[in-house]
Amino acid sequence: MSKGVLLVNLGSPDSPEPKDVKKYLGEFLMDERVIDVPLWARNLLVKGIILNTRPKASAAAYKKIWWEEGSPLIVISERLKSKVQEQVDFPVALAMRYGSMTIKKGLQELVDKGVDEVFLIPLYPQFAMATTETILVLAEDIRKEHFPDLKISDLPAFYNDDDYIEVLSNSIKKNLEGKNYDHLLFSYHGVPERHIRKRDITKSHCKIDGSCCVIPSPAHEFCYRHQCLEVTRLVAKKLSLKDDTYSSSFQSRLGFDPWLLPYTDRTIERLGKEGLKNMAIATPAFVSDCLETLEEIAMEGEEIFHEMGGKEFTTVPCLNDDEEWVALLAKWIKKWSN
Ligand SMILES: C=CC1=C(C)c2cc3[nH]c(cc4nc(cc5[nH]c(cc1n2)c(C)c5CCC(=O)O)C(CCC(=O)O)=C4C)c(C)c3C=C
Ligand SMILES: [Fe+2]
Ligand SMILES: [Fe+2]
Repeated sequence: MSKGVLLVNLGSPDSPEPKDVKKYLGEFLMDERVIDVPLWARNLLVKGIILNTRPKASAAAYKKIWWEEGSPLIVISERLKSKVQEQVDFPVALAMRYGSMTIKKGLQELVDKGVDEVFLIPLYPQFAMATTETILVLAEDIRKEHFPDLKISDLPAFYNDDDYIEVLSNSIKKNLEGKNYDHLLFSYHGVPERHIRKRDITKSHCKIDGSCCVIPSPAHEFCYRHQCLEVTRLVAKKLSLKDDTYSSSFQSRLGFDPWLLPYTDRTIERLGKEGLKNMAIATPAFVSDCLETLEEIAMEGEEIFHEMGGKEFTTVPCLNDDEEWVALLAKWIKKWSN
């Protein structure tokens, strides 16, 4: 068997122009695991409302963070891929769940190099049906249709892996050295509460208010909320953070459904109102900096904090192409290949 690796991230529009953003959002939001309502309702909501209102504002936000080389998320993922490739002997390819760098092209690239056994790595520490699950389902559909002889195995969510927690903690520590902050906020991408209930394999564990997330349960294998809160708990333990100096929140909500609480923007506002002067913020649901970290957190979040009287607002970069993170991915790949 000839082995290869496929790293898969979310994706970005081809450019920060409204027409490309519209195309990208259309594909993204029509995914039944992202907006999980019946097709007629998704068509109405996405094609009838969101795609007529959001692309202009989203494009303006993308323009603020776009790099000369392209979308930060794509450029960073490409750097990561190149560095991982330097550390392993078999081909490494990169694909995105949405946009032009499709999973089909990524698999084709590996197959063209003679690969018949793929290790697929969704670049998300926590499981969510809107991220990991949609990648795995699509990859399997593509495999069946186009590459029936290909064997694909995948890396499960690694949110509580000791090495991952160590790499993440080291990165947070390194990036906060010499910075002035009295509170560290761990902000995770939000999901509608309904997504969590839907993936409760016990059908009875999830209480949504969070009380369930600290009670051991098989449901946690697919509970995004539990997995986020675990990352916070484990990093806080590793960094010996005192109880009242850190918290977790959820960002980037869309639409009118209830999403996971507490919301990041309201949390920043509250912390500022309560008199906090200096805060730091880490975003461990993302392994690469992107629109949601560079614009929503580093720009909008900082603005909210300053409006509330806050002073220093320090954002911790995502793991991106950090050497320890690259080495850890290479370690997992080597373990799989043996
Ligand atoms: C119902 C909508 C959405 C769900 C559910 C959702 C889950 C989810 N998303 C990420 C990671 C990223 N999302 C990003 C952008 C983004 N996300 C949504 C909507 C949902 N996400 C939208 C509409 C957008 C586009 C931007 C906008 O218009 O505001 C990105 C950034 C992409 C980039 O190009 O930089 C990431 C990354 C996770 C991890 C997640 C669930 C756990
Ligand atoms: Fe998102
Ligand atoms: Fe829970």
